[in-house]
Amino acid sequence: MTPGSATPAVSVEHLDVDLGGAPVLHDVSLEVAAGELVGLLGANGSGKSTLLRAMVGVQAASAGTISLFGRPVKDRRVHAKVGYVPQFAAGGGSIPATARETVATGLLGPGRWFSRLHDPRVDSLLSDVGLSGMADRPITQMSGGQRQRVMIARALVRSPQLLVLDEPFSGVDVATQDAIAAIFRRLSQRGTTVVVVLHELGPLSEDVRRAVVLDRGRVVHDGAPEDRPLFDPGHDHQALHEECLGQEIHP
Ligand SMILES: Nc1ncnc2c1ncn2[C@@H]1O[C@H](COP(=O)(O)OP(=O)(O)OP(=O)(O)O)[C@@H](O)[C@H]1O
Repeated sequence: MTPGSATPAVSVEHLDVDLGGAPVLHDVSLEVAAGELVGLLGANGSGKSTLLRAMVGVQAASAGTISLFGRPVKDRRVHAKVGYVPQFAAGGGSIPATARETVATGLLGPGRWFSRLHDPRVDSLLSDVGLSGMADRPITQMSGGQRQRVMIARALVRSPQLLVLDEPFSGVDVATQDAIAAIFRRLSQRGTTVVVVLHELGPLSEDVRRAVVLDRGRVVHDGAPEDRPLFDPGHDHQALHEECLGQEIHP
């Protein structure tokens, strides 16, 4: 960074992550400016979720550094600025919390949770994600897509400066995808930084102007989405087809 330039929202430098004794991310460097909307793409297993988990501090790095808003990710002071929706957000597992209760936990202050239950932001966000009629339904009685929407509302309720989302549209119907994409768009236009793992740009295709593509734990593209490799350049598609179909492919 040049002196006097704005502090980036996310700064990942030479990040390595090993899992189960094997390298999963290797020498990943990435800077996201405050207010940017970045799509993170790549084949299954390329390391996208691992990178997001490291970015929000739930996955330890084996080497390298991660800073959010100029502070190390381990610094608890940055956590209040971050909203994170993990992949396949299960929304409380078997705990029979209602949608309203789950979203209100995003406003945690110790001991102040109950009083936040009727915070107007909770109802407003449940309405934004199309669940206003389900506020008092236990999330154990919701579909996967409905739970995903609850967890998106939970991540948004504290108005984070950085929103980190792992496949937020997974399991969500198309109409609701558009509604949620509109929320992300609005937040981005107001200066919220958004880093989102996507398989397809889908409802965000007009909004994502920077795509970072991972391939086997390395960044292989960082730029305009239309210039990204169409498929994993090192992937052996013929071998995969042969394995799946038990036959050779002849072009
Ligand atoms: N706990 C773990 N122990 C060992 N290896 C793991 C562990 N978690 C993930 N991996 C491996 O790390 C690699 C990257 O996984 P990751 O979930 O980050 O990929 P991804 O790009 O998010 O994939 P997908 O698109 O399928 O969600 C994969 O090869 C996966 O098998």
